[in-house]
Amino acid sequence: MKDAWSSDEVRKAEEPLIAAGEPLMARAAYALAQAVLREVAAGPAAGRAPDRRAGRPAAVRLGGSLGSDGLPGTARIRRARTAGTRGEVRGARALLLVGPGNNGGDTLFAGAHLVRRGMSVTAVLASTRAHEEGLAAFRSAGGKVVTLADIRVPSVVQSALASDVVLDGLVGVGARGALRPPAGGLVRTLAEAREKAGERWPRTIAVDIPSGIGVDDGAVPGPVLPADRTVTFGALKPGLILPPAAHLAGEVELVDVGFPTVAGTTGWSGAVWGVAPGRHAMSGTDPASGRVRRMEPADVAELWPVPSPHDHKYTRGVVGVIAGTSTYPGAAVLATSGAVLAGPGMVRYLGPEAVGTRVLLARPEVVVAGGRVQAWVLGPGVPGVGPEDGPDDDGQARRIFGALAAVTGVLSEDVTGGKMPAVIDAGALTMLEHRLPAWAVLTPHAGELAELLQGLGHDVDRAAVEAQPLHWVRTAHQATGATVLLKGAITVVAGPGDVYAQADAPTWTGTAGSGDVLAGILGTLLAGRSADVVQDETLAARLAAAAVLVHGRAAARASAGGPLAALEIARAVPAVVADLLGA
Ligand SMILES: NC(=O)C1=CN([C@@H]2O[C@H](COP(=O)(O)OP(=O)(O)OC[C@H]3O[C@@H](n4cnc5c(N)ncnc54)[C@H](OP(=O)(O)O)[C@@H]3O)[C@@H](O)[C@H]2O)[C@@H](O)CC1
Ligand SMILES: [K+]
Repeated sequence: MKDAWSSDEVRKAEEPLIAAGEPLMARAAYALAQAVLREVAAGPAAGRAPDRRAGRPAAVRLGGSLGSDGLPGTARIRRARTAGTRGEVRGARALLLVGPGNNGGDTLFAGAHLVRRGMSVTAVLASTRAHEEGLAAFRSAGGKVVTLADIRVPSVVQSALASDVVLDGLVGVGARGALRPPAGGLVRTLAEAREKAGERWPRTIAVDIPSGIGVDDGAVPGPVLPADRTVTFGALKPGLILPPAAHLAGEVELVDVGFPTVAGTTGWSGAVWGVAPGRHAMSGTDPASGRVRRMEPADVAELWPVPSPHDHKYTRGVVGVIAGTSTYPGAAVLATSGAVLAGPGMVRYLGPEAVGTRVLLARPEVVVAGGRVQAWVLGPGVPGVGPEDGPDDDGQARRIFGALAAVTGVLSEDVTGGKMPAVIDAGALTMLEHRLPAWAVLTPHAGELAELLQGLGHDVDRAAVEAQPLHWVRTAHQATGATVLLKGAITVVAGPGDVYAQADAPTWTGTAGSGDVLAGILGTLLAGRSADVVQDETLAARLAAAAVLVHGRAAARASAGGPLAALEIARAVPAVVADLLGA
């Protein structure tokens, strides 16, 4: 599990360390300087964001734990020095954008290291204040200092274009809201210049976070200079893994500066969770902490319902799928395929006969008949219900209303049973009449979430959801009671427990039918863990994040760097699950 700590949590973690005299800033600055040296040594030929070129999401990687000498990631850095000196560091130029706080302090101390390694380094102070010791260290190392007030923004653009690397040290976790002037204007102009310059723009490294992103919510309230790499200290921050801000961070490198990671060692209530290798990560957080998590393969392997020798098809979980109409039969094939290939005991399909026949042609394992199920998949390929009569739905809405009654516990004469988990997708999202339990998982994309929220009285459109996904996913969870999974290049899941932000899929995954397959995979997970899901109301979100990870990895396998068709995602699921379980 990768955990991103809110700015409050970071503060609480650093306070006792600073009080104990731990040299956090020295560690941060040293690691930052090493990252810059590696970047410069690799040279421009290293290219930009290779992960994104291949359609893959940018990586978050760990920068290594403290070495025996107390410096971060020393062994790895030594390797990089001896192995990766394709370019020349001596004489290379760095431009530092320096704000008034400790983020600027990190940047100035790192600048001093760079000067001592023979680089020509200029610091632009964007504020009338600057970190005093950092500034003194930078000056005494021989760095050049200018103030924004003196040289003005166009000169900064020229300096940037003449540099090999730009460090964005304007603000870090102490910032609130959009960047204010003059830093805001500077960053806006630099971001425009970067856009225009394309490959001529120097490598940009963000210090702790790209300045101007919402540290805790991943929003982008104003101008931000997109980074090729973010070197972040102590812990990931939510804005580095949440959309849309995460797309501005480039590759994220986490540097261990010595944060405690074992329960009880920091004196704040609740446990502390680690992210650095060798410091074990545990599960579960206090939802009020603002922490956001990213599930990894080992976490999914722990959750996956693997059959025991005593299991049979009914104990392993039966998924009931109500999807597709004669106009949209494909969704039924895709959702049932996703469900079957994720490994349930059985999949039942309910729908018009003609669609059932097509489902059977694609997946003869499916039982096209009613009966007991342990989880529902409701709505893929079914039109929504609105004030006017919609297109003919072949009775699917009626079937979905019946299943929803079982999920919400509002039972009718012909629907009986206990608590029932469900995936509620597409058209079924328009059929919600009652407050839902957490084991109902809504799976909208941004447009569908906006419509759902409008129906609940919120003034929001698709663009607003895309601008603040975390906020709106949380709002939808609170308003409906359900666990909410917002599909996107980075998928956000919120329920009664932790929030998850998953970036597992190549960009090719946004294709028709891909969401139907996801609904099927999640249906199988909910059916396989049906009894647990209705006991532990935080489990649905974890299973939803797990389904997103498996779906994303299956898409990556199906894509192999190129386009993909949704059914191929389903076909890749068994091999992905085998890999996860065997790892
Ligand atoms: N965690 C760790 O392990 C370590 C953390 N460390 C580092 O400390 C950083 C946090 O430092 P920090 O607390 O000094 O705050 P920081 O982010 O520099 O900015 C505060 C200044 O910005 C200003 N400002 C605020 N909002 C603004 C806006 N919208 N637009 C413009 N300006 C705005 C605000 O001004 P004011 O509101 O006071 O006028 C204030 O002066 C952290 O990110 C990391 O880099 C390392 O050194 C050690 C290891
Ligand atoms: K920054």
